[in-house]
Amino acid sequence: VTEEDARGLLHYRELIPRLEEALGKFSSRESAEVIQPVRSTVYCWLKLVHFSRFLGLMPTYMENDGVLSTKLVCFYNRGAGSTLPSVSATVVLLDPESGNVKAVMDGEVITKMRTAGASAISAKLLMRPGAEVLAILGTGQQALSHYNAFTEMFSFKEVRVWNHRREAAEKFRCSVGGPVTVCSSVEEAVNGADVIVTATRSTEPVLYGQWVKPGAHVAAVGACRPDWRELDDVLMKEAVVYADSRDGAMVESGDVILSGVEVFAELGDVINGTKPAHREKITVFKSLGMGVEDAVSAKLVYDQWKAKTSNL
Ligand SMILES: NC(=O)C1=CN([C@@H]2O[C@H](COP(=O)(O)OP(=O)(O)OC[C@H]3O[C@@H](n4cnc5c(N)ncnc54)[C@H](O)[C@@H]3O)[C@@H](O)[C@H]2O)C=CC1
Ligand SMILES: O=C([O-])C1=[NH+]CCC1
Repeated sequence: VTEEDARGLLHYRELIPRLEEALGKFSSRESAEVIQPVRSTVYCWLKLVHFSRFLGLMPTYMENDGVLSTKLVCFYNRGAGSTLPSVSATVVLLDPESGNVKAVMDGEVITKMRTAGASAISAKLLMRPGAEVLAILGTGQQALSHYNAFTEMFSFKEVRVWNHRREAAEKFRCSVGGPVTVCSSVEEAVNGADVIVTATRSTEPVLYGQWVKPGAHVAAVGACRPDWRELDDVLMKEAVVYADSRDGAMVESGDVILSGVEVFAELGDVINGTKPAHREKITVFKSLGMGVEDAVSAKLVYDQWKAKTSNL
């Protein structure tokens, strides 16, 4: 199933409810609902030098949904000159009865859309009512999918973007459909913002607590290794911290591990009503990405692809 197929078959209005259901099932910790270990990761060293490159393996089994899958995802921090994507991914969908491969599908569209979909769910649950200003830090693939999901789901009065290379932010502004304000600094972009998405390849903090307004919601998408940061300690300590997976965050998130904060709840706990949504406080949703999100997205793509191709 190609990238083009997946792009034509995945839509936020169908995907987001499935993701919400899957996150709730994950946090219920019932084994028939979801078996999904923390991603297994190997760094791809080069001549014994440690570069920011890794391969992640993300197996998932959802007995009640009849889904068995794994994603193979490579994150390569290639630098500004490269035309190749930072994330390349393939999802393998298997038949849970026989163990046979049912489909091998592009995982890049799935990764972009399910990540933005999970962040949109976090905003729906954790941002203050009447949120008006969205700020997006980074202008790559995730920034674009977050722009698309957030502008489709919510009605912000202003969308601001910032990139460490201003020309990339200008390019982003020209490529999207709606109005976008390009900002010269992170501080300018997040000043008074109600919702902030951090989607950079940075390994050092880019967002500082002193700039974030009380009650703002931060969807933190980057910094997916234990020694990488996007958020500073002040922000992490002031915020109520939610994660997609508590176990994942304790193993993979530099922002959580190095700041020493506790994950207050998983997003699924809020969905299940077992933990409260502290909309009145600064909230951080630390997203690492989960196999269960890929599994339900892949099933959605596959079922529609099968229906379409069997009609040919
Ligand atoms: N939470 C999740 O489920 C997922 C997280 N990610 C993470 O999201 C982040 C963004 O991924 P993509 O959009 O695919 O990458 P990308 O390469 O398309 O975009 C990265 C953006 O970060 C900017 N950037 C690079 N170095 C920077 C620095 N030192 N400081 C500030 N900005 C910098 C780039 O100019 C670019 O705008 C990555 O950290 C990736 O690991 C990616 C997929 C899923
Ligand atoms: O969940 C995912 O696919 C990824 N998380 C970080 C890089 C890729």
